Amino acid sequence: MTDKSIVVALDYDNKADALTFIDKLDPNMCRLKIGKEMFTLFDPQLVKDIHNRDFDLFLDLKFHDIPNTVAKAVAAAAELGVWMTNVHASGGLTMMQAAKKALQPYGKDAPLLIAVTVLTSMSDEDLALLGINVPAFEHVLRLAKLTHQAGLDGVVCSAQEAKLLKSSFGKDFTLVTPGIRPAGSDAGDQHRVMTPPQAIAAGSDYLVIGRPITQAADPLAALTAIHQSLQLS
Ligand SMILES: O=C(O)c1cc(=O)[nH]c(=O)n1[C@@H]1O[C@H](COP(=O)(O)O)[C@@H](O)[C@H]1O
Repeated sequence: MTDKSIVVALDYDNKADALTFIDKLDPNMCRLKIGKEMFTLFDPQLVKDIHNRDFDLFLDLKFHDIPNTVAKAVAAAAELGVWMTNVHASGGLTMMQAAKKALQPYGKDAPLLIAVTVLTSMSDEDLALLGINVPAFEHVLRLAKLTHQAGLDGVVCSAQEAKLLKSSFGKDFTLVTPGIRPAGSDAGDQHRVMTPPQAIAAGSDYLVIGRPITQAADPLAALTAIHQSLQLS
């Protein structure tokens, strides 16, 4: 685990508020993530604003489309110089292979490419409504196997599946886990949750944490408390 195993999910609808918060952070304390809301509102200029502040950025746009479209979208993310980007594993093997191939020209400067398995907001019951009649961890394992076969760097999963995936695919298969909730905090729409120390103990490489930090009365204090719970500071 490094100091930068925490990835703060910046789901702000106001750019000035987001930048005010970022300016209180040290790039050695955490990495940052922007997703569909902020990218749609503030376009690639926001990526530049964050890079100018020296943070590693996870561009979380969860691409899911035909292989040609996803390949071009992933290459566009590489052009922005982001640290990590993602696709949905349920887009299938061919789509993931096309995405991986699109990053070859970028060599060691390519972003880490990971695939979302089963969203952490989903329960076994939600999967059953989609006709997937297995426990979430089984479907996660199935999608992670496909991701591994496609040669991607790892997956987004819940920390509840981290131990199983590390033992199945080895330590170099990167596990990015949202659905992180410090003890006593509100789960909100997340279903498959774990606390930060539990997630690290289970084998998560990166903990994606949004509202428990950004919606706290003092976001910097909330981040510092999480660091302390992991004995990082
Ligand atoms: O790919 C993601 O980052 C992601 C995948 C997933 O399965 N679950 C999930 O919550 N996320 C993202 O992780 C962040 C979690 O935020 P909080 O629930 O506020 O901590 C959000 O920005 C989600 O879009």
